Amino acid sequence: MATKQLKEFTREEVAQHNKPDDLWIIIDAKVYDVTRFKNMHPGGAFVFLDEELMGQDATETFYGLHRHEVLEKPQFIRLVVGTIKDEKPQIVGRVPGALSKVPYAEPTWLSEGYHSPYFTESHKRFQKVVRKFVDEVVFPDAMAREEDGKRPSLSVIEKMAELNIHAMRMGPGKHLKGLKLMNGLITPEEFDYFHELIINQEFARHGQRGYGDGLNAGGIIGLPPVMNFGSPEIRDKVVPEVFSGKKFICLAISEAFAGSDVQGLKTYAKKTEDGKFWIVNGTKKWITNGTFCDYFTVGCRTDDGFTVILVERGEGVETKPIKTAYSPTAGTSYITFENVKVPVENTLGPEGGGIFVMLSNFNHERWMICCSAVLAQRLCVEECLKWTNQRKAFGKPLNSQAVVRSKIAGMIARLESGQAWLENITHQMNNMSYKEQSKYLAGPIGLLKMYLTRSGQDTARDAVQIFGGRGITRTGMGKYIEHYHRAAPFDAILGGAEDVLGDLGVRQAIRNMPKNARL
Ligand code: HEM
Repeated sequence: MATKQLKEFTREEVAQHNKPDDLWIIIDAKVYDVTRFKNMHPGGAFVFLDEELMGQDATETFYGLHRHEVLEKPQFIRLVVGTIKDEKPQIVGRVPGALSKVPYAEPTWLSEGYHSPYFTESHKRFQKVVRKFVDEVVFPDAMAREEDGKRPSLSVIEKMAELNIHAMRMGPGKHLKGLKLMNGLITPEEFDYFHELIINQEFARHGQRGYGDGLNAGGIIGLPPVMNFGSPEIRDKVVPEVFSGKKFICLAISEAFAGSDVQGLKTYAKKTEDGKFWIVNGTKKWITNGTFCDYFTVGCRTDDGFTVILVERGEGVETKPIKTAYSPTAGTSYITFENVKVPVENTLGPEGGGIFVMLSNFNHERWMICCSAVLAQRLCVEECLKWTNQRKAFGKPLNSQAVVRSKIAGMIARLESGQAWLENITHQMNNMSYKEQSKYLAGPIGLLKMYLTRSGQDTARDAVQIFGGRGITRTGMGKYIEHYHRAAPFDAILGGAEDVLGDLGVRQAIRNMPKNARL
């Protein structure tokens, strides 16, 4: 498409257009004719009818009230009639794939002048491609779906499948064997937990927590029991279906009656007399992706105790949406199973051994939540640094107030300590067998998650104070902060409640106390 050749004006020429029926303003060296637009302006026409604004430079005023993305919308680009002679626009919007230059907006390993003991050239190459994919494919869909409340578009799921991102989100392992990862950018053998950390963090950069969960979060926790405990027949059918984005799976454990207290669960699976089928009856609540899943990895009480069974959507399975604080894009559901007949071959792991099946994936799930929880804090810091720099109060930028700087100092310290601990744990994961990870990392991962969700909620609260009314408004300047403040408690609940996880970490430490330790 040919770009419109823009005329050049001097500031004096623009100043002639200073009347309500001939009204121009300058924003970042671009000249806008707002004569007709002022009557449609969401902030009202009145704001334009200011002697100090008509025909003048409104850059500072504009950025105190709007996000830059407003000017990137086609209906507003059309208002541009020219540029200022010998001046160039300075403000850049979101460039797909680019790194932010705002301090602390990127982890140190991606920041100019810093070093990392963990990340290699392979990780750097990988990060670039994932960021571009998220910016170009995921970000626009996240914004649109948060707006209309629909599940993530299948076109995004399919594009992720083409690059084998669904498979990579299950972590390194033999399930990657033979797959072409990111169009062959890295080999399955090369893929490690730092690559996965990159996916988890880059995929959280759109800041839409509900959409993030809608994008197969159910699969990440629902598929591992199939991969690790399903019969070869079940595995060979279900795993490729989910990796290719053709089918969806979720984990269905919690109920209105009980969550972590599996003894209190009521969903019951009873074998038919011939022993060939389970008959499943019961309900499940808060099941992420449940509204659109084809398969459900269900925790059931059985005669032998607690058993995990793979249930396929069909007769007797009903799902309905639950309205949560984040958004319907996550597909959070209430599920009823009524006399659902399931072949016994769908049992995942030993009968009565369901606890072990469930526990086996907890560390990975919690670590994954840690990755995105840190990133969410990082976005928050970037938003606060930008806002306090461009917004003026009492004639000075907000960041000239010590109380504001003190809040940001706390945010940065919490964020960077969280990222550093996360990278350390990720390094341990890369160097430990699965068994060692369970032994040495369950406690630290629990403590890290507790730390990140507590500090995340502190950061969300401080950010709302910094943004004021905008921090509690769903559109405009504070929209990411409003969303984060609303969604931060999810991380503190999903995958294990904050206090329970902190306690787990300390109990593990107590268990490992040397017998002869004394003050
Ligand atoms: C080309 C120029 C402008 C465009 C395209 C524009 C567009 C918009 C839009 C889309 C909104 C809705 C809120 C949002 O999405 O952020 C808005 C709100 C607003 N605008 Fe503008 N605007 C322009 C210039 C200005 C100027 C120069 C002023 C100030 C004198 C102004 C004052 C406001 C105010 C006070 C609001 C309400 C903000 C709020 O609710 O927090 N606008 N504008």
